[in-house]
Amino acid sequence: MTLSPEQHRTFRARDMGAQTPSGMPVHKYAPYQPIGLEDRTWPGRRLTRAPLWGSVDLRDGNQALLEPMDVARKRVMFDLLVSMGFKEIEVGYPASSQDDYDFVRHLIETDSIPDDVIIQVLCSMRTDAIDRSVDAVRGADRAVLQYINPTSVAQRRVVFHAGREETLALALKGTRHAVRLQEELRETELYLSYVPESWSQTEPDFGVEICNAVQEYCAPRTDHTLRIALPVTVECFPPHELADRIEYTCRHLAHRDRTIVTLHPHNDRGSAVAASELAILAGVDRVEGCLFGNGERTGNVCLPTLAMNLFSQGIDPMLDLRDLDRVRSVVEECNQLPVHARHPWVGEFVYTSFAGTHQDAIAKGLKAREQEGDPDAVWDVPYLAVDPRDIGRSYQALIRINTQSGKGGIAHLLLSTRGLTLPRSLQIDFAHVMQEFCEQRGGEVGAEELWEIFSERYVAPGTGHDVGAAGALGISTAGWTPGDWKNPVSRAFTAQEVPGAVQGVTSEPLKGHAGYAAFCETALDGRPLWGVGIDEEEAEAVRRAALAAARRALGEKRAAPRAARNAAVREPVA
Ligand SMILES: CC(=O)SCCNC(=O)CCNC(=O)[C@H](O)C(C)(C)COP(=O)(O)OP(=O)(O)OC[C@H]1O[C@@H](n2cnc3c(N)ncnc32)[C@H](O)[C@@H]1OP(=O)(O)O
Ligand SMILES: CC(C)C(=O)C(=O)O
Repeated sequence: MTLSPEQHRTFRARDMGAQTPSGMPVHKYAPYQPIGLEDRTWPGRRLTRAPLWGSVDLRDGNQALLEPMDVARKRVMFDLLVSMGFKEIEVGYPASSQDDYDFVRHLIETDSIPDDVIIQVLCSMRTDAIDRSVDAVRGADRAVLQYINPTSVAQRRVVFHAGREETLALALKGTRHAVRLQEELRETELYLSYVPESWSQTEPDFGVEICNAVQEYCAPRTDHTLRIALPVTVECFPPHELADRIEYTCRHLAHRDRTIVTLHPHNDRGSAVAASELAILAGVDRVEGCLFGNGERTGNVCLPTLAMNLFSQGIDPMLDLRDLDRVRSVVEECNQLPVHARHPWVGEFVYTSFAGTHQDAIAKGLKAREQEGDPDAVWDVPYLAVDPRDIGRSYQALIRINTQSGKGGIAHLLLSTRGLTLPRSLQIDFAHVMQEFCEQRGGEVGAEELWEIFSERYVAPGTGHDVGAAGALGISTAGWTPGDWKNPVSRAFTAQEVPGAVQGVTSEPLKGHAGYAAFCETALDGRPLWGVGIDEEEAEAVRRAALAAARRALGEKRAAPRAARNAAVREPVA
């Protein structure tokens, strides 16, 4: 079915049952009901500091793996999280498996939890599960018990066959049990964190009611800061709706001032990062997530992405991200899952450009920055949201060459890998060569291959061509003075009857390498021909450039009649 633009404007797919233009069964889905918070204040706020971070890699991330981590892999992940600066780490679900229980015991018994790190465990709202979990953390200095019961309309209906009242009663029963254990536990400071699981699909007023019932019970019984975690167990509305619901909930929490409110966002709609940022504006203090977004289904929110977003705005991310590639490789090893090449901030390609105009702008941006000479100046390089060096990348991989590339990128690569500053018309000449090469061969040309092609064409062209028995064309540098090379080189060309006229010779020190590069431009039948010479001595580099240019000119001249003959042979007979 095709709709006119006018019909499209007024079209309501849901009225049409299964007969939609796309064929998609939209009638099976209902839009979310907005909470409609008219006096919202979060849009006027700005992010100014990092929230508290809670890693759930060893629990939510782990429970989503094909093969959950054993104690050894968990330990590697734990050490990584500590080294990055996480201060709150959920280390497992001790009631779920012996491995999870053993890992918590391992950390405690080997005294492996730094003083400034709090471990957290998760359990369901069952007294046996709470017992086992508290047993697991016995002996740690401090621990958070995150205990949960689902509150969504669907789970109340199909899993628990319970109304609001019974659901609230279950939460209170578990809370009473947890508080009793908290009071009894002498050697460990136990913080309780209540979670209305599937909060994102719970009526907002019931979410508030159940959290407040739990808090009213806990508040008089402890001096500790209270904790509530609000999970977007399934992301089913856009970020601004989440922000409204967070602001509404925070406004109505009975003990907001002494409560750490955590957001635990999943990424079903692909907007967990945006949702978390708006939720922070709307009032959450702490965000739980995983490294590179591992976790159930489409994953938990990616904490390094949130942290890098802050960093790129000049806000301390409160996580050490200076070697993000190392973090990525440890995570890939532990999770046995690859991180996508385009994953924000850390993917293999996120600081790499193949496209000519981008490469050109990046190269110019880096050059301008270098010329300005202030490494601490505010970062403003086109197409690069941060300085790749800040997360441990070099500038070398910024530019890679294929059919989409242009002269600026190619020149940058030769400059950054070989120290060569190509004259503009040589850049143009070589870009044509590379374009043709990439179109014929396909794929990417790496820095090494680029150099080989460049070198074969300009530095040592046609070494098979005999350019004078005296070798080296008889071009001698004796008596030359810098800046006065063009004429002697021209004379040598004429003397040796090398075709073409010398247009110019320049030379420059190599950048970041010892020695000089010289560029000799000749013109043959109106076409520019280049030779490049490289040597520790400037004069010798010039001599080589002239020699290379002469070889190219001779080679071209000799190839021309052959090419003409070949073309004539191919000419169709009339
Ligand atoms: C959104 C989240 O990520 S929540 C965390 C989810 N994580 C996991 O499930 C991994 C760990 N889980 C496990 O190892 C196991 O599921 C266990 C050990 C916890 C429980 O296993 P089992 O007793 O075999 O039950 P099962 O896995 O089928 O769980 C469903 C049962 O738990 C009940 N249940 C589910 N969630 C909760 C909860 N938060 N509190 C109390 N009961 C719950 C269900 O109603 C169902 O009860 P039923 O047996 O009366 O039908
Ligand atoms: C139990 C909570 C924290 C959770 O993992 C979720 O709801 O996704």
